[in-house]
Amino acid sequence: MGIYLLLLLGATTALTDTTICNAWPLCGSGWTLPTSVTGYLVVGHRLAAILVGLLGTVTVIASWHSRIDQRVRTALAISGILYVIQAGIGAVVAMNGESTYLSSIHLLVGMLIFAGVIAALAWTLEIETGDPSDVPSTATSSPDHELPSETERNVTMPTNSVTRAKMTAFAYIRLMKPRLMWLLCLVAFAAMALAGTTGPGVSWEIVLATLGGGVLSIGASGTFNHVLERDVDRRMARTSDRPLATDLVPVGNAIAFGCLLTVASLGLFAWVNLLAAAFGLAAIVFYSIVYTLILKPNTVQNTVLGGFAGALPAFIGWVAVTGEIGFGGLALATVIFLWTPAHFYNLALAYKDDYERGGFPMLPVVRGETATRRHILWYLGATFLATAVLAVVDTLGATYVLGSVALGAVFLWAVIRLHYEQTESAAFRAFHASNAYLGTLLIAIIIDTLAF
Ligand code: HEM
Ligand SMILES: CC(C)=CCC/C(C)=C/CC/C(C)=C/COP(=O)(O)OP(=O)(O)O
Repeated sequence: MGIYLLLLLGATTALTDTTICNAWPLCGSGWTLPTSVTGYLVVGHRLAAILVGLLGTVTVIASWHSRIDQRVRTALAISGILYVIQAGIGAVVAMNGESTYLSSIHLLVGMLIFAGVIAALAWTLEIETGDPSDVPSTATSSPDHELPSETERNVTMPTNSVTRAKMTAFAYIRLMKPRLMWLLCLVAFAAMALAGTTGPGVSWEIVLATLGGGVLSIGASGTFNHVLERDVDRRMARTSDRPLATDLVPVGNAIAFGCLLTVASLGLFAWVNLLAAAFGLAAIVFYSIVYTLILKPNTVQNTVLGGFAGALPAFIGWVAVTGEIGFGGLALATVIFLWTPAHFYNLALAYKDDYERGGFPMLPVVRGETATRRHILWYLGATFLATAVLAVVDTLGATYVLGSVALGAVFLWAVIRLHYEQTESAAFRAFHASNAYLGTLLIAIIIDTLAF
């Protein structure tokens, strides 16, 4: 976490304004306190570099005196050597002022140091908690699993017409997968906020139309997902009470509802601009058809590739404001893409048996739980790196750094606990931590770009 903090502090300040505190160890003549928030971030970076350097030295020395695995020792030693080089580059940048070239090298070397430490952590955790007998099952479907008969699964409709109308309305709302909406809308909103700083700003009409289009398009693709998976949903405990699995909503009505939502969402996006509508259509087609029909039932990489669907709201938000793709939109989309496996593999662990019953080749089913926990940690590390690259965007500062590090620590802690506990509740905790981390990061982006 110390190195993650350094990466974020360095990227938010070094690449933007190194003239702000151009002396050592403090500012001005060398002993003057900073006069701005950015100045404090620069000085905080130097202080953190010293503390993390000391901690790192202790860690490297301890690793050489313990009976730890050779790979772990080597990874830590490489990170340690790079850290010394990194301190030299940092000192040159601090003394000589801004150099985009040196600052970029500084960020790159910082990312390599971080990768080395994450590798050491992942290997240590696997040695300590991995189960060599965790051999995945070979069957990816249970064709002989008894499906409930039509009479068994039918929901009894209440006779009272108001209660019946309420039940039907809730069923249609459920088809829209409302639980996914807040975070996906935050992604689009954060992308719009970032994009607003690059051009003429954002109007509230554009924001509302884009978020409205987003809610409706998630609803549309969620509805199509329910339609296409209604049979398999009946086999899984988690999904067997869904409105189409229980025949509460007729298939034809659900298809019509999905089409209506699609037209309404594309209409709103098209009002914003045609590129936003094109990305909106791509998101609906990708989630409903490419992910649900092709990737999810056929490949273990379904989650990784499915991340493209989640990344599209970042593009939609960005193009809604600028009309073209830009660095901020791409960087945010990369964060979401890499975060997605670290988010979903926790649920895949918790619902492993259910997914196996449904016949889905999810990672824990195909490669085992030990491999899945390893992938969660690797993707978490990759997400942290992507957020450091995003941090070079001018407007991101103190809120982004503090929010990412605080909730990043919670997420990492939950993932480490998951390695040791290996229970369903540990998997849910890590899943919720993933949402809290991304949600905080996105709110921090919005605060930093709109309030400062
Ligand atoms: C391959 C990609 C993804 C898969 C397979 C996946 C899977 C899931 C599943 C199965 C659930 C539980 C849903 C339920 O029970 O209704 C869930 C919940 C959720 N997902 Fe994902 N997800 C993915 C990507 C994303 C993305 C990109 C976001 C947002 C950026 C997201 C945000 C959420 C949220 C907010 C919840 C609800 C959490 C709660 O209710 O506490 N997911 N996800
Ligand atoms: C703008 C727009 C349309 C964006 C779409 C992006 C989107 C809805 C991302 C969520 C990704 C996803 C596959 C979630 C549910 O998984 P699942 O369907 O496998 O879950 P399930 O097992 O509960 O059906």
